[in-house]
Amino acid sequence: RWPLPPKFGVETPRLAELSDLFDSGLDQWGVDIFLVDELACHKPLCAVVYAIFEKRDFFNKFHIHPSVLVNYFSQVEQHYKQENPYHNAIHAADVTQSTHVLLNAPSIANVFTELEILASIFACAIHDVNHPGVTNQFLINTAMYFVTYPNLIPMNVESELAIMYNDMSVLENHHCAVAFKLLQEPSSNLFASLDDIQRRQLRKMVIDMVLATDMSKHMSLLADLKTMVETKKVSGGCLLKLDNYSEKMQIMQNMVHCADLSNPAKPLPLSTHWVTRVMEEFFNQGDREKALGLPVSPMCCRETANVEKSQVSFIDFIVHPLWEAWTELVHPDAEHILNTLEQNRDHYCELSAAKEAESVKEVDEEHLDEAERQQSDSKR
Ligand SMILES: COc1ccccc1COc1cc(C2=NN(C3CCCCCC3)C(=O)C2(C)C)ccc1OC
Ligand SMILES: [Zn+2]
Repeated sequence: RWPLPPKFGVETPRLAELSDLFDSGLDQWGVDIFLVDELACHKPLCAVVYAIFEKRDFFNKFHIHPSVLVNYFSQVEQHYKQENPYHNAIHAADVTQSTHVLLNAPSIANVFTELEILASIFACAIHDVNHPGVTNQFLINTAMYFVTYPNLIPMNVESELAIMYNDMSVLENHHCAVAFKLLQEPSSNLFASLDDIQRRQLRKMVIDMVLATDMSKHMSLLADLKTMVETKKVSGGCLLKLDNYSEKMQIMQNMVHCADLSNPAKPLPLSTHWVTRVMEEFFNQGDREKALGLPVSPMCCRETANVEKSQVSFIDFIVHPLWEAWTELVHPDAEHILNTLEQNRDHYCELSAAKEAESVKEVDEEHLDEAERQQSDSKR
């Protein structure tokens, strides 16, 4: 009934290069998602989702017309703020493609139903939609701000978000609500051909996965994953006979969370590019906190932040423990990812030590100059 949309849903003069990049890289860990962004004329999310749906034959399996997919994900892509250095559509495309690769691990083949795979890919694509480029903590801190300073016009509609969601997973609730709101457009009804049960199941799975990307849930999510890995080891290691929804959802939540925290586990040039972007976004937040007279979050201060140290602690305390557990769960399919993470960690550590040595050298030189000045003074 509808005309076919352009391939991958994007009008680009570089379609052949984009197509080749997907042929060789869509299933690869470490595809250059920034090149995808360039070749897809800055619609990386549409392009990646279209390519994955085609590769997984979702258009036929779920009777989705390509133009409905393009209508919906063009809307979603437009609702990602491209002025965000980090939380933009490239990040969404990155997490979606990363999860697509994780789902291909042989050790979890046949664990998930097609509907669960569809829900996981969809959840990644929309997981940060309309992100305002500030943390939950910032939104919570500013929620009461305009109560105390009523004459200060609310600089941003975002402060309404914490009011709306009562400080509970504010961003993550917002991402879900925006994504499902956009589904109500008649031309974007992606799941029209699913039956009622499937639509309800998909909605619940997507909400459960997106709400689990809230970093404040990280420790409990990881603890549950470790417990599951332990029991799996006990049950003779045969893969994941997941007999109930909650166990299966735990795996899906951790898989999406791993993809969301996969920047340090990607080839170094990609990893350092993401670090530059996330620092920029945190520093922008620090600038706004300073302007509002709010306490500046430690890693958001341009003057004092130590990029390499932040990265090493982020890896040591958050990213490595998570990927260690995931690697054990899907052993041996993620070994190369964990190795890349450990190599990158050592790289940032060396950078940090070199920076430390450099600053110590500068201090010594200053002391030396001072001593020489005093010496020459005392001679006169
Ligand atoms: C605490 O680490 C950092 C501090 C300042 C600059 C960089 C880092 C490390 O590098 C990254 C960090 C994140 C994130 N960190 N966090 C939170 C922030 C709040 C405090 C502690 C919990 C972690 C996030 O929610 C996301 C996932 C956006 C994402 C990509 C990163 O590198 C590519
Ligand atoms: Zn994210």
